[in-house]
Amino acid sequence: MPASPFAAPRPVAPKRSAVRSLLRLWPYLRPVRGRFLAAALVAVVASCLSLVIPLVLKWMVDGPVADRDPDGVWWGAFAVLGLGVAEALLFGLRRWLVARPSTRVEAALRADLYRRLQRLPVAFHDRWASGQLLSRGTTDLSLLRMFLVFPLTFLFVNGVTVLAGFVVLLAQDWSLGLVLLLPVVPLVVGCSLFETRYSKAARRAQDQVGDLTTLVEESVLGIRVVKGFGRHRSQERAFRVLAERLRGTELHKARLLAGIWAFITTVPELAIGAALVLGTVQVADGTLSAGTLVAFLSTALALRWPVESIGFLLAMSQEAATATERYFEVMDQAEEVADRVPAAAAPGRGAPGGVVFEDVTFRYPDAPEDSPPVLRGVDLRIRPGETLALVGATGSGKTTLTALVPRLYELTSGRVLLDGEDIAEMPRERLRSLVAVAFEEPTLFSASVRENVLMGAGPGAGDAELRRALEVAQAGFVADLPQGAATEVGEQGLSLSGGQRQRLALARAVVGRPRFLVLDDPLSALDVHTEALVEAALREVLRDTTALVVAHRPSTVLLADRVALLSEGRIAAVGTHQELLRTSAEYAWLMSGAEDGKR
Ligand SMILES: Nc1ncnc2c1ncn2[C@@H]1O[C@H](COP(=O)(O)OP(=O)(O)OP(=O)(O)O)[C@@H](O)[C@H]1O
Repeated sequence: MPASPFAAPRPVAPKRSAVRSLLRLWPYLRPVRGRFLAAALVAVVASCLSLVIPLVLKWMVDGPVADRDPDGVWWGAFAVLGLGVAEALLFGLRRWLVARPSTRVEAALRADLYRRLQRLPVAFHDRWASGQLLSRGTTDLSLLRMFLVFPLTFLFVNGVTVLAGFVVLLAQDWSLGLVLLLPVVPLVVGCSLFETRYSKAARRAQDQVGDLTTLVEESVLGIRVVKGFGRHRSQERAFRVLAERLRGTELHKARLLAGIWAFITTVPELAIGAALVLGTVQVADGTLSAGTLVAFLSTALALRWPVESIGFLLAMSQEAATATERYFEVMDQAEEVADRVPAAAAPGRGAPGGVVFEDVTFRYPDAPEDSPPVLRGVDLRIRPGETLALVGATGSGKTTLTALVPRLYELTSGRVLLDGEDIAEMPRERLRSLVAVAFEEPTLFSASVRENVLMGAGPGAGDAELRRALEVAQAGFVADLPQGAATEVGEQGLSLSGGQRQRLALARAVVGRPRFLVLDDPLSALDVHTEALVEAALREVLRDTTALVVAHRPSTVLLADRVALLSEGRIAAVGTHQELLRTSAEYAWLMSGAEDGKR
């Protein structure tokens, strides 16, 4: 189970600059770079057109207006209108150009994240809170798309526009131009201070969204427990605490943004004011034409938006950089250990068949270094075609041992052999086609009964296999469902009882007639009569397969040919049920407890 959101581990990423973080998106941008470049060029042209308007104004003021020529004024007005329309159309074209590639990049990032999540080891999922993963796949990727649509283009476009604007300003009057250049130094310093502080706040906010998502998800999934124990108030309180914390961070971000916005707006305004006073004095002295002053000030005003927008473009870029960091924290996690190339000698030649655990030691990857291993020196053999029941006190390591067979976790040391082949040297796909599992907690997906069950079979399986599997699991209730086996079940579908879900999970495990079957207490939710019926049918299946069955009660143990007693991570005894009852006090105690406690 993932840790609670309050204890969710915060992966510590090496601190990169925003640019370096964002550069990691390049492999995704490469295929669509042409479109983004075209969009940026279109936007540069559109933005620079706005700088031509002041020059037309200058021509109008110094020409037709001074000469009192109405025709000339009309031509000027038409030119300004034409430039405005062209600018608007070009910005529209830019938006159209980036729509497809930005959604394509987002979709590719999301698909890769999902693929990676499927391939990451179970140990990773044990460690990470699901809300943190969900928020990376949703909120963070939306932030990245927004970045591709706006800041990516406009930081470049506005930069070029400001540069071009300053060339125009300096060309018109270099002394006034220099006055407007004065704020550059404080602006650069202010922006860099803002970036550092905003990046920390952005990271905090995005992590807090993840925590909040985890809490909501756990409350929804665990709604019965929440209601059953009357915990809705404490859950609400926990939610309010997290929501308030997030709100605080968002307010902090808003304050930072407001500060930089005010700074970025005020400083250039002061410079424009100073230039206006200086320019007016020059016009009065006759050293500057009125048209030049009008053009100068219109250009300066046209540059206001490209400069002012830098604040929020930087903020969005910072959020995108944080989202990229969070995205790659998951993508950088090592996938399951690669399948080893088998040793030159044919694996397992001469080795005994069935399932063999050879000196298996296992410690969970996230367990503290000095903690004792969960399994220690386990030596166990299940003969071909045999069913072995695994019995042990709670927490003795039964589920852990069963999880090692389909390689849900990698062994710390030792070997597990299936019909003589080391599972570490088997391609996982083949291993998992040989081994079928049913866990105590039966998970059904949002799909029909048929799809849920046939998930456990090969591609050619059909109705005959489905019928047989449902029969083995005594899942006759399926026929009474509204659409029979086509009825949707799982989270989005019809609610089934615990026992019904367990029987469908069992049907899924047996439908593919696996060579090896691993069942973790598969009948725990069934009533005594249904259990007896399932066991009778299951015996037929077990005859043709090698099986490891975790058992808590004698009735399940009786399905097995032999029993292994697991005690504190070690195999303490192996024998038939009767033998162990006679020779092992612990076993006798466990079985009597099971009898008393469960029946
Ligand atoms: N993902 C995990 N990370 C770290 N430790 C774990 C993890 N899962 C289980 N453990 C620890 O491993 C030990 C054995 O757990 P396991 O679930 O295998 O016991 P079990 O015998 O199946 O118990 P039960 O009969 O209650 O199902 C326990 O001490 C448990 O706390």
